[in-house]
Amino acid sequence: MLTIKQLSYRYPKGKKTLYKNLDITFSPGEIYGLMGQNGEGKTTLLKLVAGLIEPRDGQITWCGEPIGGRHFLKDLFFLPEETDLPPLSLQKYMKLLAPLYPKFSISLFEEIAQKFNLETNKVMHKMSFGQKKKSLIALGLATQCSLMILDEPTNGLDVQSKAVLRDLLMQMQNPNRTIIISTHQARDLQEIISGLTILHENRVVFNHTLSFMQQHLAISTETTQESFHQSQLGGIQQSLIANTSGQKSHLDLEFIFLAATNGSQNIQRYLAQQASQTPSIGV
Ligand SMILES: Nc1ncnc2c1ncn2[C@@H]1O[C@H](COP(=O)(O)OP(=O)(O)OP(=O)(O)O)[C@@H](O)[C@H]1O
Repeated sequence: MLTIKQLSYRYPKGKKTLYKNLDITFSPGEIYGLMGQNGEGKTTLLKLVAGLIEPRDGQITWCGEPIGGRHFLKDLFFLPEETDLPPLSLQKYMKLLAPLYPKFSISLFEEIAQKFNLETNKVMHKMSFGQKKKSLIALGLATQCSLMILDEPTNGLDVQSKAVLRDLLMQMQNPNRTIIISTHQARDLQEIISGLTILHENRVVFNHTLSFMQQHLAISTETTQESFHQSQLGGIQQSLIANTSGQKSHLDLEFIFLAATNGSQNIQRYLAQQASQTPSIGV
């Protein structure tokens, strides 16, 4: 369990505090999609969780212990949005990294590299952007860490590679592992995300499991006054409404993101109310 309590952060020369008393919990077994508009602080939050920068106030704990110790670092994989890679072949780099991670699987690394069509003897700093990203994903997933943090992993990947990544992440999901993925392309990850966390105006405005959302929200093509959000989706006017059918609905995460950040508090109030009535299924 990853727990963030009363977190506040301001960059040393930054003008504003990014979060004010932010409280959030990420549970094991889930794949969380972290969404927020540009500059909302997703990358900063992920860096804080990875221990790369220190909070101004608040605590971040992993399995009840403050983050940062050796034990934590051996069980954390962080995929940054952009990175400089060394002038080493992927194979050589893997051999340097593997001993740092007790659960590293060389066979899993080779399997992933093959699925991504990576040439493991290629020097990493000469790779294309997408090849670099896939190399880091292959290394990261092969660590088999319990906490995996991926900042915009689909950015720069071709269509086939996105499908491979979805498949791999689904395979990596297990009851002991927490995966947090920041993304602007929720539709790339729609099928695998099991929890949605939305940052907006320095706060977490949304943190619910997919199953909870499917139970309590639905998309309707009928015009209604009772909707949380309305907009054109695929050329058709659609409304996000309360799900009263008793059946789990099919949802579009980007549509929910728009509803949660459109300035209206309605959807947040409604879901908070539903969660308080059925605490076992809300995050
Ligand atoms: N090193 C830094 N020094 C000062 N301010 C910074 C620094 N890095 C980021 N910021 C500021 O912090 C805020 C949050 O940035 P961050 O990169 O975390 O946002 P983001 O949600 O990941 O954005 P995007 O979706 O555009 O990637 C922005 O206003 C940004 O300008």
